[in-house]
Amino acid sequence: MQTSPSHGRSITGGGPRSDRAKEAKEFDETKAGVKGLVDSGMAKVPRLFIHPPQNLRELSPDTDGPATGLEVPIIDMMGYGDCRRRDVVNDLRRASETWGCFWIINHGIPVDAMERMLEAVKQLHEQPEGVKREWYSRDDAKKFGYYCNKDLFTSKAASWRDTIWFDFSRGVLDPEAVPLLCREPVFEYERHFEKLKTSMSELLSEALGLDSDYLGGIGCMKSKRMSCHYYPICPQPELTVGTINHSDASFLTLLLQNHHGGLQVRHKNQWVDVSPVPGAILANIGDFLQLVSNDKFKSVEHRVLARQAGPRVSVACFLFPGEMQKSKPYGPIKELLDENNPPMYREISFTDYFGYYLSSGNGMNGEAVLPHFRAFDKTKAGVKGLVDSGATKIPRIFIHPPENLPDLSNDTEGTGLQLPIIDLRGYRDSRQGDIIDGVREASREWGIFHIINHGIPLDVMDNMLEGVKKFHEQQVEVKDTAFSE
Ligand SMILES: O=C(O)CCC(=O)C(=O)O
Ligand SMILES: [Fe+2]
Repeated sequence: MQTSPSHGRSITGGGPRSDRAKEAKEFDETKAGVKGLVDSGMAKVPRLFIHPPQNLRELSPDTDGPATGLEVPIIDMMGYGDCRRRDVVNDLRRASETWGCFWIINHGIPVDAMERMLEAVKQLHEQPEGVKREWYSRDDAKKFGYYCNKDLFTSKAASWRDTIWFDFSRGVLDPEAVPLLCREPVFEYERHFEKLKTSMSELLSEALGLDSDYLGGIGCMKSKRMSCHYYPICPQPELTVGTINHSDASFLTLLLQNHHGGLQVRHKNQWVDVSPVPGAILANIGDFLQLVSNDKFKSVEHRVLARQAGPRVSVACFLFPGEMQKSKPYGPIKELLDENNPPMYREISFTDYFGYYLSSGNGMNGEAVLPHFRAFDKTKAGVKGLVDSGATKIPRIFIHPPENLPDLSNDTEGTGLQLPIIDLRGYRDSRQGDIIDGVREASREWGIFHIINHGIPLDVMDNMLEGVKKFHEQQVEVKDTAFSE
Protein backbone atom coordinates (compact mmCIF):
# COMPACT_ATOMS: atom_id res chain seq x y z
CA MET A 1 0.00 0.00 0.00
CA GLN A 2 1.35 3.39 -0.95
CA THR A 3 0.47 6.84 0.20
CA SER A 4 1.50 9.33 -2.44
CA PRO A 5 4.85 10.91 -1.54
CA SER A 6 3.45 14.39 -2.01
CA HIS A 7 0.77 13.61 0.54
CA GLY A 8 3.39 12.34 2.94
CA ARG A 9 5.29 15.60 2.64
CA SER A 10 2.30 17.78 3.30
CA ILE A 11 1.62 15.94 6.55
CA THR A 12 5.16 16.00 7.90
CA GLY A 13 5.90 19.48 6.69
CA GLY A 14 4.19 22.61 7.89
CA GLY A 15 5.76 25.43 9.76
CA PRO A 16 4.89 26.35 13.30
CA ARG A 17 1.75 28.16 12.13
CA SER A 18 0.25 25.35 10.13
CA ASP A 19 -3.09 24.23 11.34
CA ARG A 20 -3.66 20.94 13.16
CA ALA A 21 -7.24 20.63 11.90
CA LYS A 22 -6.00 20.94 8.33
CA GLU A 23 -3.30 18.33 8.91
CA ALA A 24 -5.86 15.97 10.44
CA LYS A 25 -8.23 16.44 7.51
CA GLU A 26 -5.49 15.86 4.94
CA PHE A 27 -4.36 12.75 6.73
CA ASP A 28 -7.89 11.45 7.18
CA GLU A 29 -8.63 11.89 3.50
CA THR A 30 -5.86 9.43 2.61
CA LYS A 31 -8.07 6.79 4.35
CA ALA A 32 -4.85 4.82 4.58
CA GLY A 33 -4.32 5.12 8.33
CA VAL A 34 -1.02 4.95 10.16
CA LYS A 35 -0.19 1.87 8.13
CA GLY A 36 -0.40 3.97 4.99
CA LEU A 37 2.11 6.43 6.46
CA VAL A 38 4.55 3.67 7.32
CA ASP A 39 4.14 2.00 3.93
CA SER A 40 4.90 5.29 2.23
CA GLY A 41 8.32 5.14 3.82
CA MET A 42 7.75 7.84 6.39
CA ALA A 43 10.85 8.00 8.60
CA LYS A 44 9.56 10.61 11.04
CA VAL A 45 6.41 10.73 13.08
CA PRO A 46 4.20 13.50 11.60
CA ARG A 47 3.48 16.38 13.91
CA LEU A 48 -0.17 15.36 14.15
CA PHE A 49 0.95 12.29 16.11
CA ILE A 50 3.42 14.00 18.44
CA HIS A 51 2.08 13.98 21.97
CA PRO A 52 2.68 16.63 24.63
CA PRO A 53 5.15 15.61 27.35
CA GLN A 54 2.44 14.88 29.92
CA ASN A 55 1.07 12.09 27.70
CA LEU A 56 4.52 10.63 27.25
CA ARG A 57 5.54 10.76 30.88
CA GLU A 58 7.29 7.70 32.17
CA LEU A 59 7.24 6.02 28.76
CA SER A 60 10.75 4.77 29.24
CA PRO A 61 13.01 3.29 30.42
CA ASP A 62 10.95 0.43 31.83
CA THR A 63 9.44 -0.54 28.50
CA ASP A 64 11.24 -3.87 28.22
CA GLY A 65 10.63 -6.52 30.80
CA PRO A 66 8.92 -6.15 34.13
CA ALA A 67 11.46 -3.79 35.67
CA THR A 68 8.96 -3.17 38.46
CA GLY A 69 8.99 -6.82 39.48
CA LEU A 70 5.20 -6.73 39.30
CA GLU A 71 3.22 -9.06 37.05
CA VAL A 72 -0.42 -9.19 36.14
CA PRO A 73 -2.02 -12.20 37.90
CA ILE A 74 -2.70 -15.31 35.84
CA ILE A 75 -5.88 -17.18 36.74
CA ASP A 76 -6.24 -20.80 35.71
CA MET A 77 -9.90 -21.48 34.98
CA MET A 78 -9.43 -25.23 34.71
CA GLY A 79 -12.19 -26.96 36.68
CA TYR A 80 -14.19 -23.77 37.28
CA GLY A 81 -17.38 -25.69 36.49
CA ASP A 82 -16.90 -28.07 39.41
CA CYS A 83 -13.99 -28.95 41.67
CA ARG A 84 -12.04 -25.68 41.44
CA ARG A 85 -14.91 -23.21 41.32
CA ARG A 86 -14.33 -21.75 44.76
CA ASP A 87 -10.60 -21.23 44.05
CA VAL A 88 -11.31 -19.60 40.69
CA VAL A 89 -13.92 -17.27 42.23
CA ASN A 90 -11.50 -16.29 45.02
CA ASP A 91 -8.70 -15.63 42.52
CA LEU A 92 -11.04 -13.50 40.40
CA ARG A 93 -12.15 -11.52 43.43
CA ARG A 94 -8.61 -10.80 44.57
CA ALA A 95 -7.42 -9.78 41.10
CA SER A 96 -10.49 -7.61 40.45
CA GLU A 97 -10.11 -5.85 43.79
CA THR A 98 -6.39 -5.20 43.52
CA TRP A 99 -5.35 -5.06 39.86
CA GLY A 100 -8.59 -4.59 37.93
CA CYS A 101 -7.12 -6.90 35.32
CA PHE A 102 -5.90 -10.47 35.05
CA TRP A 103 -4.94 -13.12 32.52
CA ILE A 104 -7.17 -16.14 32.20
CA ILE A 105 -5.93 -19.48 30.93
CA ASN A 106 -7.88 -22.67 30.22
CA HIS A 107 -10.80 -20.41 29.45
CA GLY A 108 -12.36 -22.69 26.85
CA ILE A 109 -11.59 -20.74 23.67
CA PRO A 110 -9.36 -22.96 21.52
CA VAL A 111 -5.94 -21.43 20.89
CA ASP A 112 -6.29 -21.93 17.13
CA ALA A 113 -9.59 -19.98 17.11
CA MET A 114 -7.77 -17.11 18.83
CA GLU A 115 -4.87 -17.30 16.41
CA ARG A 116 -7.17 -17.38 13.39
CA MET A 117 -8.99 -14.32 14.73
CA LEU A 118 -5.73 -12.39 15.18
CA GLU A 119 -4.49 -13.48 11.76
CA ALA A 120 -7.77 -12.40 10.13
CA VAL A 121 -7.50 -8.97 11.75
CA LYS A 122 -3.91 -8.63 10.56
CA GLN A 123 -4.92 -9.58 7.04
CA LEU A 124 -7.80 -7.10 7.03
CA HIS A 125 -5.45 -4.30 8.03
CA GLU A 126 -2.95 -5.42 5.40
CA GLN A 127 -5.44 -5.33 2.53
CA PRO A 128 -4.58 -3.00 -0.35
CA GLU A 129 -5.36 0.64 0.27
CA GLY A 130 -8.08 0.59 -2.37
CA VAL A 131 -9.95 -2.18 -0.55
CA LYS A 132 -9.70 -0.62 2.90
CA ARG A 133 -10.75 2.78 1.60
CA GLU A 134 -14.27 1.39 1.08
CA TRP A 135 -14.51 0.48 4.75
CA TYR A 136 -13.19 3.79 6.12
CA SER A 137 -15.84 5.37 8.35
CA ARG A 138 -16.60 6.64 11.84
CA ASP A 139 -20.32 5.96 11.50
CA ASP A 140 -21.48 4.10 14.62
CA ALA A 141 -24.61 2.91 12.84
CA LYS A 142 -22.39 0.60 10.77
CA LYS A 143 -21.67 -2.88 12.04
CA PHE A 144 -18.23 -3.09 10.49
CA GLY A 145 -15.74 -0.46 9.54
CA TYR A 146 -12.23 0.88 9.79
CA TYR A 147 -10.74 4.20 10.93
CA CYS A 148 -7.60 5.74 12.22
CA ASN A 149 -8.32 7.32 15.62
CA LYS A 150 -12.00 7.73 16.35
CA ASP A 151 -11.16 11.06 17.96
CA LEU A 152 -8.73 12.26 15.29
CA PHE A 153 -10.39 15.67 15.03
CA THR A 154 -10.86 16.31 18.73
CA SER A 155 -7.82 14.83 20.47
CA LYS A 156 -4.73 16.86 21.33
CA ALA A 157 -2.59 14.40 19.38
CA ALA A 158 -3.29 11.31 17.30
CA SER A 159 -2.18 7.83 18.33
CA TRP A 160 -0.12 5.38 16.32
CA ARG A 161 -2.94 2.92 15.71
CA ASP A 162 -5.54 1.87 13.12
CA THR A 163 -8.78 0.16 14.15
CA ILE A 164 -11.33 -2.17 12.56
CA TRP A 165 -14.59 -2.76 14.44
CA PHE A 166 -17.29 -5.41 14.56
CA ASP A 167 -20.44 -4.31 16.33
CA PHE A 168 -22.55 -7.08 17.87
CA SER A 169 -24.56 -4.69 19.99
CA ARG A 170 -27.85 -4.51 18.08
CA GLY A 171 -28.93 -8.11 17.70
CA VAL A 172 -26.90 -10.61 15.74
CA LEU A 173 -24.24 -9.38 13.34
CA ASP A 174 -25.20 -10.27 9.78
CA PRO A 175 -22.28 -12.23 8.23
CA GLU A 176 -22.87 -10.35 4.98
CA ALA A 177 -21.92 -7.14 6.80
CA VAL A 178 -18.31 -8.25 7.18
CA PRO A 179 -15.72 -9.06 4.49
CA LEU A 180 -15.64 -12.67 3.35
CA LEU A 181 -11.96 -12.86 4.18
CA CYS A 182 -12.60 -12.71 7.94
CA ARG A 183 -16.12 -14.13 8.19
CA GLU A 184 -15.28 -17.61 9.36
CA PRO A 185 -12.63 -16.72 11.96
CA VAL A 186 -14.69 -13.84 13.36
CA PHE A 187 -17.87 -15.87 13.80
CA GLU A 188 -15.98 -18.89 15.11
CA TYR A 189 -14.26 -16.72 17.72
CA GLU A 190 -17.55 -15.05 18.59
CA ARG A 191 -19.28 -18.40 19.15
CA HIS A 192 -16.65 -19.50 21.66
CA PHE A 193 -16.54 -16.03 23.15
CA GLU A 194 -20.25 -16.09 24.03
CA LYS A 195 -19.74 -19.17 26.22
CA LEU A 196 -16.81 -17.58 27.99
CA LYS A 197 -18.84 -14.41 28.49
CA THR A 198 -21.59 -16.35 30.26
CA SER A 199 -19.05 -18.07 32.50
CA MET A 200 -17.33 -14.79 33.35
CA SER A 201 -20.66 -13.18 34.19
CA GLU A 202 -21.46 -16.01 36.62
CA LEU A 203 -18.01 -16.13 38.17
CA LEU A 204 -17.80 -12.36 38.65
CA SER A 205 -21.29 -12.37 40.23
CA GLU A 206 -20.08 -14.96 42.72
CA ALA A 207 -16.85 -13.04 43.26
CA LEU A 208 -19.03 -10.10 44.33
CA GLY A 209 -20.82 -12.38 46.78
CA LEU A 210 -24.01 -12.45 44.68
CA ASP A 211 -26.02 -15.26 43.10
CA SER A 212 -24.30 -16.53 39.97
CA ASP A 213 -27.05 -15.24 37.68
CA TYR A 214 -27.03 -11.73 39.16
CA LEU A 215 -24.96 -9.83 36.57
CA GLY A 216 -26.62 -11.79 33.77
CA GLY A 217 -30.01 -10.84 35.22
CA ILE A 218 -29.31 -7.11 35.10
CA GLY A 219 -28.20 -7.45 31.47
CA CYS A 220 -24.99 -5.54 31.97
CA MET A 221 -22.88 -7.60 29.57
CA LYS A 222 -25.42 -8.38 26.90
CA SER A 223 -23.83 -6.35 24.11
CA LYS A 224 -20.39 -6.53 22.68
CA ARG A 225 -18.22 -4.61 20.28
CA MET A 226 -14.84 -5.75 19.03
CA SER A 227 -12.19 -3.12 18.36
CA CYS A 228 -9.42 -4.78 16.37
CA HIS A 229 -6.29 -2.67 16.54
CA TYR A 230 -3.22 -2.64 14.36
CA TYR A 231 -0.12 -0.86 15.69
CA PRO A 232 2.45 -0.50 12.88
CA ILE A 233 6.15 -0.25 13.64
CA CYS A 234 6.85 3.31 14.78
CA PRO A 235 10.02 5.11 13.61
CA GLN A 236 10.12 7.45 16.66
CA PRO A 237 8.30 5.68 19.51
CA GLU A 238 9.49 8.25 22.04
CA LEU A 239 7.28 10.92 20.43
CA THR A 240 3.89 9.23 20.30
CA VAL A 241 1.74 6.49 21.86
CA GLY A 242 -0.14 3.46 20.54
CA THR A 243 -3.09 4.11 22.86
CA ILE A 244 -3.09 6.87 25.45
CA ASN A 245 -3.75 5.99 29.10
CA HIS A 246 -7.42 5.42 29.83
CA SER A 247 -9.80 3.00 31.49
CA ASP A 248 -12.55 1.35 29.46
CA ALA A 249 -16.15 2.54 29.86
CA SER A 250 -17.37 -1.07 29.55
CA PHE A 251 -18.37 -3.54 32.25
CA LEU A 252 -15.64 -5.90 31.20
CA THR A 253 -13.18 -6.03 28.32
CA LEU A 254 -11.65 -9.30 27.16
CA LEU A 255 -8.52 -8.80 25.08
CA LEU A 256 -6.50 -10.88 22.65
CA GLN A 257 -3.07 -9.74 21.54
CA ASN A 258 -0.33 -11.12 19.34
CA HIS A 259 3.24 -11.64 20.52
CA HIS A 260 4.31 -7.99 20.18
CA GLY A 261 4.02 -6.44 23.60
CA GLY A 262 3.51 -2.79 24.40
CA LEU A 263 0.42 -2.92 26.58
CA GLN A 264 0.90 -1.58 30.11
CA VAL A 265 -1.41 -1.33 33.11
CA ARG A 266 -1.12 1.05 36.02
CA HIS A 267 -0.78 -0.68 39.35
CA LYS A 268 0.23 0.94 42.63
CA ASN A 269 1.17 4.05 40.69
CA GLN A 270 3.61 2.23 38.40
CA TRP A 271 3.28 1.22 34.79
CA VAL A 272 3.57 -2.54 34.52
CA ASP A 273 4.26 -4.33 31.23
CA VAL A 274 1.59 -6.83 30.22
CA SER A 275 3.91 -9.24 28.43
CA PRO A 276 1.99 -11.62 26.16
CA VAL A 277 1.13 -15.01 27.69
CA PRO A 278 0.56 -17.62 24.95
CA GLY A 279 -3.05 -18.82 24.78
CA ALA A 280 -4.20 -16.43 27.52
CA ILE A 281 -6.90 -13.76 27.36
CA LEU A 282 -6.59 -10.55 29.32
CA ALA A 283 -9.65 -9.44 31.30
CA ASN A 284 -9.95 -5.73 32.17
CA ILE A 285 -12.55 -4.48 34.63
CA GLY A 286 -14.28 -1.47 33.06
CA ASP A 287 -15.63 1.71 34.67
CA PHE A 288 -19.22 0.49 34.71
CA LEU A 289 -18.38 -2.62 36.73
CA GLN A 290 -16.48 -0.44 39.18
CA LEU A 291 -19.62 1.69 39.46
CA VAL A 292 -22.11 -1.15 40.06
CA SER A 293 -19.70 -2.92 42.40
CA ASN A 294 -19.49 0.33 44.42
CA ASP A 295 -15.69 0.44 44.07
CA LYS A 296 -15.25 -3.18 45.21
CA PHE A 297 -13.77 -3.99 41.80
CA LYS A 298 -11.44 -1.48 40.17
CA SER A 299 -11.38 -0.48 36.54
CA VAL A 300 -7.80 -0.55 35.36
CA GLU A 301 -5.93 2.30 33.72
CA HIS A 302 -3.95 1.07 30.74
CA ARG A 303 -2.12 2.24 27.63
CA VAL A 304 -0.18 0.88 24.66
CA LEU A 305 3.29 2.13 23.84
CA ALA A 306 4.35 2.89 20.30
CA ARG A 307 7.26 0.63 19.49
CA GLN A 308 9.89 -0.13 16.92
CA ALA A 309 8.73 -3.76 16.90
CA GLY A 310 5.51 -4.85 15.27
CA PRO A 311 2.99 -4.83 13.89
CA ARG A 312 1.12 -5.40 17.11
CA VAL A 313 -2.41 -6.76 16.63
CA SER A 314 -5.06 -6.84 19.34
CA VAL A 315 -8.77 -7.59 19.63
CA ALA A 316 -10.48 -5.75 22.49
CA CYS A 317 -13.99 -7.04 23.04
CA PHE A 318 -16.01 -4.61 25.12
CA LEU A 319 -19.01 -5.96 27.05
CA PHE A 320 -21.75 -3.52 28.04
CA PRO A 321 -25.54 -3.41 28.57
CA GLY A 322 -27.85 -4.60 25.82
CA GLU A 323 -30.19 -2.44 23.75
CA MET A 324 -33.04 -2.94 26.24
CA GLN A 325 -30.90 -2.06 29.26
CA LYS A 326 -28.69 0.70 27.91
CA SER A 327 -30.97 3.54 28.84
CA LYS A 328 -32.05 2.24 32.23
CA PRO A 329 -30.26 3.64 35.26
CA TYR A 330 -27.56 1.55 36.89
CA GLY A 331 -26.16 2.35 40.30
CA PRO A 332 -24.24 0.53 43.02
CA ILE A 333 -25.84 -2.91 43.52
CA LYS A 334 -28.16 -2.69 46.55
CA GLU A 335 -27.01 -6.05 47.94
CA LEU A 336 -23.48 -4.64 48.27
CA LEU A 337 -24.57 -1.66 50.36
CA ASP A 338 -24.94 -1.28 54.09
CA GLU A 339 -24.21 1.42 56.63
CA ASN A 340 -20.47 0.83 56.28
CA ASN A 341 -20.73 0.76 52.51
CA PRO A 342 -22.81 3.71 51.41
CA PRO A 343 -23.36 4.17 47.66
CA MET A 344 -20.30 5.84 46.15
CA TYR A 345 -21.95 6.65 42.83
CA ARG A 346 -25.22 8.05 41.68
CA GLU A 347 -27.38 6.12 39.23
CA ILE A 348 -26.72 6.65 35.57
CA SER A 349 -27.59 4.82 32.36
CA PHE A 350 -24.84 3.34 30.23
CA THR A 351 -25.98 5.57 27.36
CA ASP A 352 -25.46 8.68 29.48
CA TYR A 353 -22.18 7.42 30.90
CA PHE A 354 -20.82 6.55 27.50
CA GLY A 355 -22.04 9.85 26.05
CA TYR A 356 -20.10 11.70 28.72
CA TYR A 357 -17.09 9.41 28.18
CA LEU A 358 -17.04 10.23 24.47
CA SER A 359 -17.61 13.94 24.96
CA SER A 360 -14.68 14.11 27.31
CA GLY A 361 -12.40 12.61 24.67
CA ASN A 362 -13.18 8.86 24.74
CA GLY A 363 -11.56 8.77 28.13
CA MET A 364 -8.46 9.27 26.01
CA ASN A 365 -7.32 12.65 27.26
CA GLY A 366 -5.66 11.11 30.25
CA GLU A 367 -8.42 12.22 32.63
CA ALA A 368 -10.49 9.58 34.43
CA VAL A 369 -14.21 9.82 33.67
CA LEU A 370 -15.70 7.73 36.49
CA PRO A 371 -14.98 10.22 39.31
CA HIS A 372 -17.46 12.63 37.69
CA PHE A 373 -20.25 10.27 38.71
CA ARG A 374 -19.27 9.82 42.32
CA ALA A 375 -21.99 10.58 44.80
CA PHE A 376 -20.70 14.08 45.40
CA ASP A 377 -20.93 14.22 49.17
CA LYS A 378 -18.89 11.03 49.58
CA THR A 379 -15.87 12.62 47.98
CA LYS A 380 -15.71 15.09 50.91
CA ALA A 381 -13.71 17.26 48.53
CA GLY A 382 -16.34 19.88 47.86
CA VAL A 383 -16.71 21.99 44.77
CA LYS A 384 -13.04 22.84 45.02
CA GLY A 385 -12.24 19.13 44.72
CA LEU A 386 -14.25 18.99 41.52
CA VAL A 387 -12.37 21.91 40.05
CA ASP A 388 -9.01 20.55 41.19
CA SER A 389 -9.80 17.21 39.56
CA GLY A 390 -9.93 19.09 36.27
CA ALA A 391 -13.70 18.87 35.83
CA THR A 392 -14.55 20.80 32.70
CA LYS A 393 -18.29 20.41 32.94
CA ILE A 394 -20.63 21.20 35.82
CA PRO A 395 -22.00 17.95 37.33
CA ARG A 396 -25.74 17.59 36.96
CA ILE A 397 -26.47 18.08 40.66
CA PHE A 398 -25.23 21.67 40.38
CA ILE A 399 -27.32 22.61 37.40
CA HIS A 400 -30.21 24.90 38.38
CA PRO A 401 -33.55 25.28 36.64
CA PRO A 402 -33.78 28.43 34.51
CA GLU A 403 -35.97 30.24 37.06
CA ASN A 404 -33.13 30.11 39.62
CA LEU A 405 -30.56 31.57 37.30
CA PRO A 406 -29.82 35.29 37.06
CA ASP A 407 -30.34 36.83 33.67
CA LEU A 408 -26.69 37.15 32.74
CA SER A 409 -27.55 39.07 29.62
CA ASN A 410 -28.66 42.04 31.77
CA ASP A 411 -25.77 44.32 32.53
CA THR A 412 -26.33 45.23 36.19
CA GLU A 413 -23.61 47.86 36.16
CA GLY A 414 -25.80 50.01 34.01
CA THR A 415 -28.53 50.53 36.67
CA GLY A 416 -26.61 53.24 38.53
CA LEU A 417 -27.84 51.80 41.84
CA GLN A 418 -25.43 51.17 44.69
CA LEU A 419 -25.76 49.57 48.09
CA PRO A 420 -26.00 52.20 50.84
CA ILE A 421 -22.75 52.81 52.75
CA ILE A 422 -23.16 53.85 56.38
CA ASP A 423 -20.23 55.54 58.11
CA LEU A 424 -20.30 54.59 61.80
CA ARG A 425 -17.70 57.16 62.83
CA GLY A 426 -19.09 59.14 65.79
CA TYR A 427 -22.14 56.95 66.35
CA ARG A 428 -21.69 57.16 70.13
CA ASP A 429 -21.90 60.97 70.15
CA SER A 430 -22.24 63.69 67.55
CA ARG A 431 -23.55 61.66 64.60
CA GLN A 432 -25.74 59.18 66.45
CA GLY A 433 -29.05 60.56 65.19
CA ASP A 434 -27.92 60.70 61.54
CA ILE A 435 -26.55 57.18 61.70
CA ILE A 436 -29.74 55.78 63.19
CA ASP A 437 -31.76 57.48 60.47
CA GLY A 438 -29.41 56.05 57.80
CA VAL A 439 -29.71 52.54 59.18
CA ARG A 440 -33.48 52.82 59.33
CA GLU A 441 -33.66 54.05 55.77
CA ALA A 442 -31.29 51.40 54.39
CA SER A 443 -33.10 48.64 56.27
CA ARG A 444 -36.44 49.74 54.92
CA GLU A 445 -35.29 50.33 51.33
CA TRP A 446 -32.65 47.66 50.86
CA GLY A 447 -32.48 45.26 53.78
CA ILE A 448 -28.73 45.31 53.29
CA PHE A 449 -25.97 47.93 53.62
CA HIS A 450 -22.24 48.39 54.00
CA ILE A 451 -20.77 49.76 57.21
CA ILE A 452 -17.43 51.54 57.43
CA ASN A 453 -15.39 52.78 60.38
CA HIS A 454 -16.93 49.94 62.43
CA GLY A 455 -13.96 49.45 64.70
CA ILE A 456 -12.65 46.10 63.42
CA PRO A 457 -9.08 46.69 62.24
CA LEU A 458 -8.45 46.00 58.56
CA ASP A 459 -5.61 43.55 59.22
CA VAL A 460 -7.86 41.49 61.52
CA MET A 461 -10.39 41.22 58.69
CA ASP A 462 -7.71 40.37 56.14
CA ASN A 463 -6.22 37.71 58.39
CA MET A 464 -9.64 36.19 58.89
CA LEU A 465 -10.26 35.94 55.15
CA GLU A 466 -6.78 34.58 54.55
CA GLY A 467 -7.34 31.94 57.25
CA VAL A 468 -10.57 30.78 55.63
CA LYS A 469 -8.90 30.66 52.20
CA LYS A 470 -6.05 28.62 53.65
CA PHE A 471 -8.45 26.16 55.24
CA HIS A 472 -10.26 25.55 51.95
CA GLU A 473 -7.01 25.14 50.09
CA GLN A 474 -5.67 22.38 52.30
CA GLN A 475 -5.30 18.81 51.04
CA VAL A 476 -8.59 16.87 50.94
CA GLU A 477 -7.17 14.37 53.45
CA VAL A 478 -6.66 17.16 55.99
CA LYS A 479 -10.08 18.72 55.40
CA ASP A 480 -11.65 15.26 55.61
CA THR A 481 -11.31 15.28 59.40
CA ALA A 482 -13.49 18.40 59.62
CA PHE A 483 -16.13 17.17 57.16
CA SER A 484 -19.55 16.78 58.69
CA GLU A 485 -22.82 15.79 57.07
O1 LIG B 1 -4.59 -2.81 22.02
C1 LIG B 1 -4.67 -3.05 23.21
O2 LIG B 1 -4.03 -3.94 23.75
C2 LIG B 1 -5.54 -2.21 24.11
C3 LIG B 1 -6.58 -1.43 23.39
C4 LIG B 1 -7.44 -0.68 24.33
O3 LIG B 1 -7.08 -0.38 25.43
C5 LIG B 1 -8.82 -0.30 23.93
O4 LIG B 1 -9.20 -0.51 22.77
O5 LIG B 1 -9.55 0.23 24.79
FE1 LIG C 1 -8.81 0.07 26.67
